[in-house]
Amino acid sequence: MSGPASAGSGPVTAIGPGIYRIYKSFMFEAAHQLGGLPEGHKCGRLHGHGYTVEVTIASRRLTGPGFVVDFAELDLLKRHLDGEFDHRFLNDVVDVEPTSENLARVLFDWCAAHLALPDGAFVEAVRVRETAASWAEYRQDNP
Ligand SMILES: Nc1nc2c(c(=O)[nH]1)N=C([C@H](O)[C@H](O)COP(=O)(O)OP(=O)(O)OP(=O)(O)O)CN2
Ligand SMILES: [Zn+2]
Repeated sequence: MSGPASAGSGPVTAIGPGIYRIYKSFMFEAAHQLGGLPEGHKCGRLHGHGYTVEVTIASRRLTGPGFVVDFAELDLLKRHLDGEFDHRFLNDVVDVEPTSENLARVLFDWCAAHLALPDGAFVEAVRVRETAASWAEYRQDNP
């Protein structure tokens, strides 16, 4: 199980041989500047993106009315993104180079530490999109 607290109230309403997944996406706007690139690379210049963050929560069981977890539980991530990432210079927000890959890992770890999930549910992946055509994902199998 991931997270500091369990939202595991209510009866288990389904357990199958397969796995259930839910997805929720969030958006924020931010600037960044990437180091470690060849001289003249466009991403070494200050620029911005309209980021999309997609979270995947997985579980072998459903609880309550038939939820992996209530989508509303994931709004904690929206508040975190609004408060800490939106309209910020990402180089000042994270301790790593703010590539999509690194942002996916940072946000995965945040979700695993902060989202309250029912027993058996876990953060499986976080995907960060800089554009509709380019994205990165950090994924971890059932811990
Ligand atoms: N593996 C990664 N490659 C790149 C990343 C990254 O996070 N991971 N990031 C960048 C830059 O942030 C850049 O702004 C985005 O790159 P790119 O998609 O190539 O740029 P455009 O949106 O302008 O797309 P075009 O196809 O060139 O129009 C670079 N690489
Ligand atoms: Zn960029």
